[in-house]
Amino acid sequence: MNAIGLKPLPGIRTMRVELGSNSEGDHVISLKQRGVLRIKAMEGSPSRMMGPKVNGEVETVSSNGSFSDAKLINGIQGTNGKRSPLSMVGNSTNIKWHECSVGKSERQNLLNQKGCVIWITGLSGSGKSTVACALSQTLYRRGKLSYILDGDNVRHGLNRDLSFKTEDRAENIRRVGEVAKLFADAGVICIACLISPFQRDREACRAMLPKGDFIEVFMDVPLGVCEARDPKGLYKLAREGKIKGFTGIDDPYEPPLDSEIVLKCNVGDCASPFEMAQKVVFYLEEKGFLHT
Ligand SMILES: Nc1ncnc2c1ncn2[C@@H]1O[C@H](COP(=O)(O)OS(=O)(=O)O)[C@@H](OP(=O)(O)O)[C@H]1O
Ligand SMILES: Nc1ncnc2c1ncn2[C@@H]1O[C@H](COP(=O)(O)OP(=O)(O)O)[C@@H](O)[C@H]1O
Repeated sequence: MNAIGLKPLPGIRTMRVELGSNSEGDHVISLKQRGVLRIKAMEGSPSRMMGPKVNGEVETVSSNGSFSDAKLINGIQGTNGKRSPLSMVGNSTNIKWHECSVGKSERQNLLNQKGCVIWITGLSGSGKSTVACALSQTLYRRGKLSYILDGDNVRHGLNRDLSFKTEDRAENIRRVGEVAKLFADAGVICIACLISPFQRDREACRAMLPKGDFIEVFMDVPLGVCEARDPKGLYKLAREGKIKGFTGIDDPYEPPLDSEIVLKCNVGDCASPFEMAQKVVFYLEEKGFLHT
């Protein structure tokens, strides 16, 4: 453990410092104020702390002598004594990420669970909403907080401007993916159930989350079974040509090839929604999502 003799920063007990340009996720340093600042977790790091400048700003210097950015995540930001840079993201210019000391792990500790996204994909009528609801009920009974983002429901509000054209489906899924990511960051088990017919759109959502936190559930139900159920009468309308571009009829569905969980259902051989939900719960238990 390295120690550096520095002026204490008034009113700050614990700080986390992230290295910028030459850091990766595991180069996060914790600093504690005990009269001096101590570097708690820098072993093996290519960088070392040089000391704070005014107002709690810090400089970092890498072992080869070059400076890198540093950011204090307790409301004080510093970049080698200069202001940290503004970003351009999409069409937004001059924006800056703002961190808060109450983070994902604090929220997860509060809830005694780990945030994640359970992404249920499948044809219309395959049972996505029913399983999502059974899962949410099962988790609720176990004292676990979940929230369902149902494609149909989200299209009543956030995504009411979107149609079923390929590019609108992609935008629908992207937005739900982003919202699901926020729920997971809040520590919630977010259950997103959308047809999400295209592999690339689902993969884009997977890529938004930390590895392992996106759990794809494929409702592997033949079109014939879905069409026989036809709870909303939409397949009938699609067959009559009254709905154009209906998934499975005249619009494609790309089945996932490597889902974490497959819930299979055939004619006369279908587990109950609660049995299906239980399979997901087992997965969550096994992967440690139901505790912190
Ligand atoms: N053209 C077309 N194709 C597919 N589905 C259609 C269409 N038009 C309306 N619906 C109804 O919309 C629900 C699917 O919305 P999603 O947001 O999940 O679709 S997608 O992921 O953007 O493809 C879907 O609900 P579910 O049956 O719950 O899947 C349908 O009821
Ligand atoms: N495991 C199941 N076994 C039998 N019927 C089911 C099962 N899951 C759902 N259903 C029925 O299938 C129909 C479609 O389910 P739904 O959840 O609305 O599908 P989706 O959300 O994929 O469109 C509903 O009538 C529902 O009661």
